[in-house]
Parts: sequence; structure tokens; C-alpha cells
Amino acid sequence: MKNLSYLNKYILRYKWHFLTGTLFVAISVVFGIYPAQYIRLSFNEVEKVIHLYRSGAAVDYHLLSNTLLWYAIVIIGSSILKGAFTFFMRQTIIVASRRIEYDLKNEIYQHYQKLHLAFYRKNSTGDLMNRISEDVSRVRMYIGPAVMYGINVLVTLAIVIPIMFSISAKLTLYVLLPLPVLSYVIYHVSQLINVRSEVVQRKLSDLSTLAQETFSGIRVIKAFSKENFFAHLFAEASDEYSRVNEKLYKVNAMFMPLVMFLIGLSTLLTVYVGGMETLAGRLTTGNIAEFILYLNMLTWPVTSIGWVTSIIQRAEASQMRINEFLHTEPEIVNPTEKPFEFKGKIEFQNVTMVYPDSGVKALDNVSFTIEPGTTVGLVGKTGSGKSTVAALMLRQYDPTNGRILIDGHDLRTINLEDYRKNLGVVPQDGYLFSDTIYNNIAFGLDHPKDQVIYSSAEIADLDANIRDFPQGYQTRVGERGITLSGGQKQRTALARAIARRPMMYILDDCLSAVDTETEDRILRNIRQLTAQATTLIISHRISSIKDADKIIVLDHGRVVEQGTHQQLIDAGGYYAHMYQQQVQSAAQPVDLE
Ligand SMILES: Nc1ncnc2c1ncn2[C@@H]1O[C@H](COP(=O)(O)OP(=O)(O)OP(=O)(O)O)[C@@H](O)[C@H]1O
Repeated sequence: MKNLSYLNKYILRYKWHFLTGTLFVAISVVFGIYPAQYIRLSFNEVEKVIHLYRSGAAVDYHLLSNTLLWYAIVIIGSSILKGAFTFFMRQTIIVASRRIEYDLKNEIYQHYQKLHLAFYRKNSTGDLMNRISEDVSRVRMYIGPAVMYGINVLVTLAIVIPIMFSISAKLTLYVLLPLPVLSYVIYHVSQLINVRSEVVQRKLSDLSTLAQETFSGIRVIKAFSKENFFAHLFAEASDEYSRVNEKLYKVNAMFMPLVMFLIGLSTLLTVYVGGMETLAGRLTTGNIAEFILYLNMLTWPVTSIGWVTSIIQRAEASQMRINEFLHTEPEIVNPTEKPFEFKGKIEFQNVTMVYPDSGVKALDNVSFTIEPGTTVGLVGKTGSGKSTVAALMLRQYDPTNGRILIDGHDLRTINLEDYRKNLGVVPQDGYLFSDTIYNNIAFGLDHPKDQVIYSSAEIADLDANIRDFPQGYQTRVGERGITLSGGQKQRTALARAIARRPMMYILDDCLSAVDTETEDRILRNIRQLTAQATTLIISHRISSIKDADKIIVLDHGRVVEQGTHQQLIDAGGYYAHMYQQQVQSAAQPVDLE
């Protein structure tokens, strides 16, 4: 219960729901008692009349039928009221549990949003999804049904058992004897059902993951003629799923017969012991009928003790997993609310970056300066640390050593939101949302205007392409939408950054799928748009950065050279060699043999 105590704040928030719910439970139990008592009275009335008849005395049948009719009305009326209050009980407690489920999901989701990128690398998407859906559902079972039936058990036992004892302590003890056994058995069967359901759930999720992978990778599967292989994998996974499902059905099938057997045993004991007591003159036949009804009232609550216990155990395990995420502190938080106006100067001072999860040293003692309004090229071979520079500039990670100054202030001390608002970032993999092209370009804007969206697409050399689509800017991309070409995707991601009219562009190899001519045109367009904007172009293609005011050359995480294209060519070092290689391979005739 230690982990579940986290939910107390929510239970307190909805305390009135729970308090009125408890009251409704009590009222419904009280109304459940009347039918039992009036059944006893009816039996006693009929027994009295039988005695009178046998003794030859006059019998007032009219009075008897009136009395029985009146009892019947009370029995039906209280049953209806019991039903009504059970309905109110569900409306309060179950509704509160649904609201708590909603609040908890939102809390987890908002917390996810605050967490740093390393957290997302450590935990799989499936795990994140499971905690917000599966685990929260299990926790809801505790707040809703478990609390409701828990209250029901307590109230029913507290009201019914004293009444039973007041009639016959002996009969009560005999009748209650099988009930703890019932509860214990239900607990074990429920545990078994839970364990097997979890296995079924896991197999189902394996099956869905396989199906999802197949659909996402269908092009590769077809290209490699692997359809039969995947069909075979799917059949195997399906067989496994139905095998574990059969095992679950077996325990499920045991559940009801077991309950019925134990309830039957209790009823048998009531009739037998009650009959003996009636013969001894200590009870009436009405009492036996009354006891059978009390027994019916107790059966479900006592059964539910086992069920509720197993729900609580599962909820505890789920809440533990949820708490583990909720207690993960975001490593990068906005340090201040003080407004920050970014002018465009960035300075890396002896920056070293070792990724905490992989231990890879991506940058080693890197120093450089980017002056406001200039265009800087960052070039290097694959894996040399270029994207890491961009990630550090965005403060997606903090450097292991050294510091990054933004207009002279340490990046760790400035208002992150204000700073990031001024950046137009186009990552290597410019993710697009399953939405219209228009909305994808407008993503970073609070109040998008058509003119800004269209002009941004024009600057990214995309407008003509979009207008060729039958639905133009309203064309949907991604799932259930059209498939954009690699270059179109990259240019849409670029238009999204341009639409913000940022102070600084960080273009991380984002035009690799676009031909060099178009790339030149786009970069010229950006320069024309904002002369004051600072631009960092990351590329392994020298043609993309050769016109930059400054070029920084990275190799194995170290800055090996800095200067303009001409200076670096003249120096005849690493850059000049790289340039030579790229020029040669571009000029190489393609061997068609
Ligand atoms: N999030 C991360 N966690 C752990 N290691 C990482 C992470 N990102 C990059 N690395 C590692 O850091 C090194 C530098 O990677 P980085 O992406 O910065 O290189 P790059 O120059 O941008 O390469 P490319 O041109 O192929 O994109 C690589 O060895 C990479 O495996």
C-alpha cells in the first residue's frame, strides 16, 4: 500500500464523491435487509394460519392475503430502493475513479513532456505507453471497484452479521463457516487469472508489435520478397497467443463452479442446521428463509474480499511503476523566468560531451565562436560530433565539461523558453506530424497567418510542389495521408523553422536529400530573408557550407581547423583533403558495366 498512498491526494480531491458513495452503500445494504425480514414475517404468518387451520379454528383468509400483499409491497419497494442506491453508489465512486484516472493520465503525460531526451532513449515507447494506459487502468480498478466493494464488504458485514447473531449464534457460525474458504479460494483463482491474463496481454502485444512492424516496413519486406517469412512469423505468434489464451479459459472456467459449490454448501448447512433448530423449537421456518437471504447478501461481499485483495496487489505493482517515472526528475529545467532577448552570439568554451547512457565521448574540448548575423558551417565525417553540437546548443543535454555562452551568459542560467523560441531548428530527421502540410509548417506559431506559411514554403522552395497536390496546403501527410519524397519532407521541416522567423537557424544536415542547386537557392533565400539572422549549417557535404563566413571542421569530436573556405583550402590540411575527395568523387564517371 506504500505506493498506492500516492493516490491519496486524488482521493482527497474527490472526497465528497467517496463520502456520499459510502453513505449510499450503507443505505443500499439497509434496504437489502428488509426483504429478508419480511420474508421471515410472511413465512411466520402462513405457518400461524396453517396451525389455526389444523386446530380447526376460524381462519381470516382476507386478513392473511392483505398482510401478505402489504409484505410483498415492502419487499418489492425496498428491492427497488436498494437498486436505486446501488446505482447512486456507482455514480459517485466509479465516476470519481474515472476522473482520477483522467487526472492521473494527464499528470503522467505532462511529466513525460518535461523529461529530458536521455530518459526517452532509456525507455521504450511501449513502456511509456503501457504506464499511461495499462498501469493507470489497473490503478483505477483499485480506486473504483476495489474501494467500492471494500466499503460494501465492511458495511454489509457490520450490519448483517449482528442481525444474524441476534437470531441464532449457532446457525450464524455454521453458515459463515465456508465463506472464509470461499474468499481464500477466490483470491488464489484471481491471482492465477491475473498471472495468465498478463501472459496473454504480453503475447497480444508481441503480436501487435509484429503486425505494426510488418505494416511499417512493408516496402522493405516486399522488396526482399520476405512476405512468406513474415506470414510464418505471424502464424507462430498467433498460435502462441491462442495457446496461452486456452490456459486462461481453463482457470476462468473453474471460477464460477467453485463459487457455486461453496455457496451451495453454505445454503445446505443453513437448511440442515436451521431445520434441526426448528425441530428443537428454537427457530421458525421463517428464520431459515431469512438466513438464506442473508447468506445471499453476504456471498458476493465475502467473495469480493479475495478479488479486491488481488486487485489491490496488482494496483500496487502498477503504481510502483508509475511512481518510478513520476519521481524521475527532469535533468534540464528552465532555471529562470527572467525574460531573455537573444542577439545571436554563441560561444563554446572547452566543451566536452560524454553521453551518459552510452559513455561515448562525442565532443572533446571543443571551442569556437559564432558571431551574430554570420553564417557558420560545421563540417566533418559521419560520427564526428556535428549533431551533438546542435543538441548542446538547444540545451537538450548539458556538456560534461566546459561551458556554452549565449550572448555572454552561461546557457544553464538563461530563460530556456525565451531562448528556444528564437531558434529555427531543422533536425536531421525532420519529423512531420500526421496532419496537413499547412499545420505542419504552422507548428511553431501561436497565431499562424496564411501569408507567413506560404512565403515560408516559397523560401524552402516547396510552394510549387505543394500547389501541385490536389488539396494543396490541406494535403495530409503521414499515416492515412500522402507520402512525401525525402526532399519534400526535408523542405517541409525547413519551412516549419522559417515560419518562426528565428534569430538563429540550426540546419542539421537537413538538405541532404535535395540537389546542390536547389540547396544553394534555398540558402540564398534564407540569407535574403533575414540579414540579421545567424545561421549554423551542419553538413558533411562541403558544397553546402563553402560560402559560409566561417567553417569549423570537426574530426573525432575535436575541432581540427577553422576559417573561410579559401583559407582552409590554402592551408592544405584536413579540409582541403576532404574537399579534394568530394570534388573527385562528384567528377567520377559512373561505371555502368
Ligand atoms: N543521444 C545519444 N546517446 C548516446 N550516444 C550518442 C547520442 N547521439 C550521438 N551519439 C554518439 O555520439 C557520436 C557523435 O554523434 P553525432 O550524431 O554527433 O555525429 P554526427 O557528426 O552528427 O554524425 P552524422 O553526420 O552521421 O549525423 C557517435 O558516436 C554517436 O554514436
